[in-house]
Amino acid sequence: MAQYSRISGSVGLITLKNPPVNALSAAVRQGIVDTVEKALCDPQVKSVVICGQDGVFCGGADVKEFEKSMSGPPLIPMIHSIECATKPMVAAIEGSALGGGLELALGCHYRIAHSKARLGLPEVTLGLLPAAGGSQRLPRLIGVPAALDLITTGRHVTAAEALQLGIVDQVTDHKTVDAAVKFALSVAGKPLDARRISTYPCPVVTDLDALFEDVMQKVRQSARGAIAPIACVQAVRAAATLPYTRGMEREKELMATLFTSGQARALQYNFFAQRAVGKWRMPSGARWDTSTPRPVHKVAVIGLGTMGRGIAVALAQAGLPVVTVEAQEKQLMEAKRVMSDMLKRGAKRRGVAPPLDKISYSSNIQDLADVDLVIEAVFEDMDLKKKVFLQLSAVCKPGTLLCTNTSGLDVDQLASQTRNPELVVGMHFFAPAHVMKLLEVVYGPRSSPQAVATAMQLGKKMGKISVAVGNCRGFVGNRMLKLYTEQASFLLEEGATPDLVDRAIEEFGFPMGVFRMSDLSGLDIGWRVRKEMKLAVPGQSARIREGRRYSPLGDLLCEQGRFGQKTGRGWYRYNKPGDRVAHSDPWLHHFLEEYRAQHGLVARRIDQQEILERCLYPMINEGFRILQDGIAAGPEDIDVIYVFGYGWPRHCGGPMFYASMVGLEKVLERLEHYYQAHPDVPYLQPCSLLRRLVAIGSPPVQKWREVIKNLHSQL
Ligand SMILES: CCC/C=C/C(=O)SCCNC(=O)CCNC(=O)[C@H](O)C(C)(C)COP(=O)([O-])OP(=O)([O-])OC[C@H]1O[C@@H](n2cnc3c(N)ncnc32)[C@H](O)[C@@H]1OP(=O)([O-])[O-]
Repeated sequence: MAQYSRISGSVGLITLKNPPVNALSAAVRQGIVDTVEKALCDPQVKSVVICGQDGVFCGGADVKEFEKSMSGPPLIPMIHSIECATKPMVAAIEGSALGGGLELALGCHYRIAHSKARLGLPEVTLGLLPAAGGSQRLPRLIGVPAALDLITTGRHVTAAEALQLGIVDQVTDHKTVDAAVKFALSVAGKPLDARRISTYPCPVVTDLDALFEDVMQKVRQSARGAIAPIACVQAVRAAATLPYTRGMEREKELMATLFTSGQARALQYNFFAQRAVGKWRMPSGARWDTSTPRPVHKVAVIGLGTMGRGIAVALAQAGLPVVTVEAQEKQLMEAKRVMSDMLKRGAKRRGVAPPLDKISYSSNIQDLADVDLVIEAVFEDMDLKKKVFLQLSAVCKPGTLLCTNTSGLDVDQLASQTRNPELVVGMHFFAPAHVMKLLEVVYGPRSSPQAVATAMQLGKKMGKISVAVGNCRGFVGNRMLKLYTEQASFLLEEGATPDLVDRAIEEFGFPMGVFRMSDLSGLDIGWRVRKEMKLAVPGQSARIREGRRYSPLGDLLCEQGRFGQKTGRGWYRYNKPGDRVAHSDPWLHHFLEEYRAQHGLVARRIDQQEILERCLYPMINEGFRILQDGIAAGPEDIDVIYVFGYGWPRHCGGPMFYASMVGLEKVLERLEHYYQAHPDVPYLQPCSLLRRLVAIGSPPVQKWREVIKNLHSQL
């Protein structure tokens, strides 16, 4: 809807009304068409201001409408008629002007923004392009290079940057609508020909071909198979080379391809999935909207290794006072130096003062007596963590929330060391913790809803996408990842090479293949865990352990001191320890040949399809088990974890969405096939939830929660 009124005698005020973000639904578009007509027909009105209610200009097209057949007035002619209006049209931008919202503002003759407003064309992140004239107007307004940057990345700019770029005409710290009305009064009656962006020639670029070639190359590299960024470049090229009307035709043509693509569906699903995970629920019935978080004014981080440092920096950057505790004096001093540098670098990037005074450093655990929440980030060792929790339980004031940063240890075992197990949750950060967006908040059987709500809220404050998950070995992310890495090793035994497997995975869209990633994080980490579990036994190369197939390849490399990048040797060869460029290693290929010969394995040709199916489908199958076990509340949780924590290509939605795109029947059939071929790998056996979904006709991923709920209620 849009509301019309007349203020200050001669200014027509149009207010978009569609909470929470005033998205351009059919009703809003109709409202705009009607109210613009009213304002233009009103002889008292000399100029018009368009604003949004409740401090938000407009969040763009209503993404929920994309799945339905379009009704209501289309955006392009609506914006065109605003631009053609004979009375000055002024956009009063508060909050956000994004996508179609900014395109609407670009159709206006003037734009006034509040200093806290954010503007952008984020369509590319939804698998689309700014197809309501944005790809044609923005380059004409701010030039091709700046428009390419904004349109291909979808990044939001501040009002200050928008002013600098020339997107807005004025920025105000006061009431935006008042400023816009004052402005509208000042421009009433002035000629408008020079204010219609579509009539501007596109600013000339010297060596246009070289610019576009360069941008296209960069976009192809970073897009990793995503088609929307490429279409965005093509649309801007049309703006730079064609008259406006022909450019608009090209924009429409490109949009038609994107709009119906699987990638757009995946990205839009992911947009809503990111919001769905905030509405967490626990199997007990506790939920986000019925659980009140405890206030957190002061936080502590104990253990200043790589993870602890990143967590403390992220907390300080979120404005929270942090007490850090590290028992070893030397490590404490080193951490202080490194963290100060991290804070300074981050502040420089964001153009703010470094929050150095937010962090205090101590080697005495007694200093944690008055904090509201502790994040324990000591070495990943259960006995050590238990000892720390016992101490924390004695030192901290009653009611302090105790969180463990662990990538997979049993949160409930740690809780049992404390007086108040209901105040214990896991907070699984991803390295580097001040950069990575994902946080798994792990609740044990005794964690209270309030503790979960507090950790989720803290994650949000730190700018993380937090997902609440149940307690099991590896939680969601690492539980699934284990099968992926194991299958990759099996493929090496059967004839593949690390290069071959990684190429297939990277072509699928992961930023890094499984072996390159293993070299980066260090092979010794998994080796230590396997040794603790008595799975890896030095000197042993048996391929069946604990009654199932086991690949000792990683262990054998570790026994040779090949820990990955840090030792200059791993699955690949590096020019020197610490180097990042992986080279194919003839030594490793020879080692694999010898290994196969020793075990009587005959190498066979393995194609890309098999690599993807073998690495991804077992993970997906485990995802179904996780849903069935109630460890994750819905497929969205798993998909968000994989996209934001493990580099799953966002344009493929996440593993569970991908499974629905491939077809559950096909996933089931391939798993059955691989299980038959490898009966000594029990997890290849298709999960009963997957079978159930296929049996009821493979409903879309958005319907799985219902099926899972029914399944649980039958148990
Ligand atoms: C021809 C086509 C050309 C144009 C294409 C486009 O414009 S494409 C669009 C280009 N635009 C974009 O890509 C902008 C997308 N939006 C955003 O980036 C952010 O929402 C925000 C910055 C506007 C507000 O952030 P915030 O943290 O304050 O709030 P929040 O993020 O938590 O959202 C609150 C609620 O609003 C919902 N919702 C939000 N936007 C839309 C929408 N467009 N539609 C529908 N719904 C939308 C959201 O799902 C959530 O619903 P829930 O869970 O409560 O039921």
